[in-house]
Amino acid sequence: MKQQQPIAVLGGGSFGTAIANLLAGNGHPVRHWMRDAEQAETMRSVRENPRYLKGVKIHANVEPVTDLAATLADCQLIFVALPSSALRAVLQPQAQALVGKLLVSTTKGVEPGTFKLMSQILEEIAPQARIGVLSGPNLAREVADQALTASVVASEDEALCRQVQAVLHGRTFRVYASADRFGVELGGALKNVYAIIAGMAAALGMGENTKSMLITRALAEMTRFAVKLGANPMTFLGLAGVGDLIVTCSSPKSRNYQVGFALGEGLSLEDAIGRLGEVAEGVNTLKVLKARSEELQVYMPLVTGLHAILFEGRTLTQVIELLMRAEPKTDVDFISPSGF
Ligand SMILES: NC(=O)C1=CN([C@@H]2O[C@H](COP(=O)(O)OP(=O)(O)OC[C@H]3O[C@@H](n4cnc5c(N)ncnc54)[C@H](OP(=O)(O)O)[C@@H]3O)[C@@H](O)[C@H]2O)C=CC1
Ligand SMILES: O=C(CO)COP(=O)(O)O
Repeated sequence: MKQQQPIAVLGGGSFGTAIANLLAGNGHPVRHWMRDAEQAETMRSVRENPRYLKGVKIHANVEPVTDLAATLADCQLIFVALPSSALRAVLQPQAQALVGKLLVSTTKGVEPGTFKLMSQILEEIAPQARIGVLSGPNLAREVADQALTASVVASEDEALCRQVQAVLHGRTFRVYASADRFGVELGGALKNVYAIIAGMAAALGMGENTKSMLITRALAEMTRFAVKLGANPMTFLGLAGVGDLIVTCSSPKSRNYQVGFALGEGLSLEDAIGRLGEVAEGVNTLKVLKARSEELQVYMPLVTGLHAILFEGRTLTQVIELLMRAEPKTDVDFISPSGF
């Protein structure tokens, strides 16, 4: 019998582990690459990722590995679950090995300086690869615990979408397809910023009206920004837009929410990140988003307010006061050309 080709997952964190387990549970051999040999050894012997996903059993089909070149050589389909700060540095030296591969980014971040999304970096590094993204309301812990979940694979390459659906879609994990890679990926990156704000609001004991206002105005703001960049606003009504915004802004399992909660409790940004010990992409995204929204002259009061608290020494009380005094503009942009 012909041996099945393995699928690669890059990144030994919580999401990489969750995706590797899903693929393995669907019957695929998985090479799960991580940089830390000690971690790989622990995962091989204990069948658990105690640092990032304690208590979740690693499927027998998952092989934790540390040789990146061999992993890329052996696999045609490659899921990238690295933090945005590491993706380029890890994959640029491997550019030759990526020719003709199917690369699917699950990373939700933006590159400082270039404002590139991760799949755009992959495209730049490997112009002869086929590129897609996976995004949606997908808290790693819940995916790993087999909570019923839906996600979106997005690519201009329909055959890639079908292939990703075929390997990932399963009993507990639904995979929808979209041709709007840019919109799907942008939604996943932007919502992290608003999850920080939602975490702060929760720590301050704010009510349900406030939480709803925050999520809805966040959606208005991120859609306005996306449209300025040429994205289709309708994509933001899907799983990777409003879906991911809802889960990340309502769940204490979100790391971005946790950072916001810690800030709301009075911790400094440094201490909030230190206490988390995992990636919270929203902090870096906030910096680049604030600069880009100013360049593009897009009105983003929540982004401006959070930036003022985190990086300009404003207090939460001052910013809330300013936000509540600002002129209320239209409820939903894009309904008519006048916006009203
Ligand atoms: N967790 C979630 O619920 C979801 C996360 N995502 C996205 O997935 C991406 C990864 O997040 P997640 O898995 O949660 O992160 P974690 O914080 O759980 O883990 C980060 C992982 O990245 C590794 N890493 C960091 N720097 C490097 C590097 N330079 N080279 C190689 N590996 C490196 C870490 O390795 P080490 O331990 O050796 O430092 C660790 O394995 C993020 O963009 C996130 O937004 C998307 C959907 C859901
Ligand atoms: O993207 C996520 C859920 O869809 C995970 O969010 P956090 O990175 O905030 O944990």
